[in-house]
Amino acid sequence: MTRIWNDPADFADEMTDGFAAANGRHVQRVTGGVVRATESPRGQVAVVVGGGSGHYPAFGGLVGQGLAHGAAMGNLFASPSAQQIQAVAKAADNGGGVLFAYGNYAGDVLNFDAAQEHLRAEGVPCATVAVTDDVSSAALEERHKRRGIAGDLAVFRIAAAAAEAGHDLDGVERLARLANERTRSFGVAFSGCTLPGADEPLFSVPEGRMAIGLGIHGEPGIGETDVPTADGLAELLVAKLLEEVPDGTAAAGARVVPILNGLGSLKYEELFVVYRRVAQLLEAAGIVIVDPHVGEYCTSFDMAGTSLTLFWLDQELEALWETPVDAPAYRRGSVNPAQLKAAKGNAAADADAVPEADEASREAAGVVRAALGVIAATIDANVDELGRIDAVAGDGDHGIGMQRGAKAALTAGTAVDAGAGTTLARAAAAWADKAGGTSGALWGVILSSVANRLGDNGKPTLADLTAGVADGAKGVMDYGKAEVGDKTLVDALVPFAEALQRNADAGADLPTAWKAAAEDAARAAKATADLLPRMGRARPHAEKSLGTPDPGAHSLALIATAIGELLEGRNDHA
Ligand SMILES: Nc1ncnc2c1ncn2[C@@H]1O[C@H](COP(=O)(O)OP(=O)(O)O)[C@@H](O)[C@H]1O
Ligand SMILES: O=C(COP(=O)(O)O)[C@@H](O)CO
Repeated sequence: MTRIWNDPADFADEMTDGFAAANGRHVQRVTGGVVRATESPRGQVAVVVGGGSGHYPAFGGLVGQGLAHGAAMGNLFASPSAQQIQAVAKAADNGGGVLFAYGNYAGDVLNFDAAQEHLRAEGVPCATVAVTDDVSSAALEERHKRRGIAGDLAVFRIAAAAAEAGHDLDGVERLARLANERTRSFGVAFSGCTLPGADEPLFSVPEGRMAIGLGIHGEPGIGETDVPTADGLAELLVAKLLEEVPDGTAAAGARVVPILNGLGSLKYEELFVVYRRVAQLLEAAGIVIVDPHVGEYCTSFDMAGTSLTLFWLDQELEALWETPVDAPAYRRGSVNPAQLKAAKGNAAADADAVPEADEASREAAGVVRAALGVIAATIDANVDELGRIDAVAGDGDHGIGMQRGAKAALTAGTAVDAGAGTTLARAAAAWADKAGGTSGALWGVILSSVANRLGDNGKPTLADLTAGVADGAKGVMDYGKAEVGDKTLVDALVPFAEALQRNADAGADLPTAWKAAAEDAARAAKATADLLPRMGRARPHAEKSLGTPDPGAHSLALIATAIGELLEGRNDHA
């Protein structure tokens, strides 16, 4: 288990600070993560990788000459926010555009896409390749839904080598996509991982048993079997991957990079024993092994597990693979050392000026702040329960993610002296930035939609709130693409928005309309227990989640209920 930390909420930031301090020759700390400490040629495409923390050396350890130009580093097991990604991309940009590469997780997709849109609007050309190497996370016909695990390394390396070779953004994207098409991984685990501050691992495997088809967040596997011998494990991994040789490739005669990845606490010695048999099996299949990798490339804290990746080379990919790399946690060959950049970082932008607001709106800002206080207190009181239900089929971080977001929103809302709209807009931006992950991005959308309707003039009306919540529901669905019935927070948000509208139309006052809508949201959230998840982290473990409500729907209902109590004058959290 993880034993050393200060405040668990600060773990990822403090880890990033320490990592940068220890690797000043390779990386420079910037807002949102790290970038190369060395100069890159003007016009070179910048490869920006990223994801949640807890996977070292992914992602910061893979920044350096020959590999990524920058890494956006989110909280533990939670995607970096769009703000973090934008900040890192701007610091990494060499004027040749930005290629984003990351594992295909819901939160990452939402946040990287949002960052990409903003950057494009600012005139920075961007492209994205989401890595989908894990064969256990979706069927071949749905490859685009698979998640990225240790195969990240193959895609990141090819993208970076293509950038270093002078390819333009289209060329780098094409090659990164090709590398992804030709990379497959499969993993197993013997025990789960424990997040800093947590009492228990995210999942456990009974003594003598092994979970099959693991991700990199301690998500439950897709099956379980008795722990095999090292040779038996090698046979399982190789057999699974040889079932899916990429199109147009015959196993016999193919040139392949095998990556046997340790997930955190499997010993190198154990990995070597397994690799001995992996190599025999690949050779027996007629495969030519090129540059085998055995070690830790993408971990999951202290999870005792391993994955095997096969990267099926072609001539073009092999030439790129052979180029040198010098990153903190990954070195191949010898690079020509580039000049160190002047240490400049990317200081946070000055806060925007606060727009004018009239007295009525300033007074309403007091209610907004009280609501933010109630939200933070409600999440604090339920943080463990939210984590517990998220761990049933997800990664167990919903409580801590919501807690980070709610706390940051309260701090930002309290720090600004403004009208109701600006107060809530600042809180929304802080929530999305500090929480990261899927729910952070979506709560940023909900709160900023309401903020837009509140404005900074006049006392907000029930009609403003109703319209804001409806905009929020539409925004979440446009952004996250989930619909009612997919077992997400949309299942509570849409009934809530509809009921609020209905109650307002029927002439109810705000506290009455809100309270009744919150009751509908709570019923709808509870009913998600009967649904199978079709979006997000829980999707590959759909059956496991039956009987447990969706964590995002549950937290939304808790918040709606608590605000209802505040509006009725019954909630003293504020
Ligand atoms: N595409 C989506 N649209 C709306 N809500 C989603 C979507 N994907 C996931 N969610 C919600 O996000 C919740 C998980 O939030 P969070 O813990 O932040 O996720 P993660 O750790 O996967 O980033 C889920 O319970 C679900 O309600
Ligand atoms: O941990 C990760 C974030 O995934 P979410 O979708 O936010 O849960 C991912 O970046 C892999 O690191």
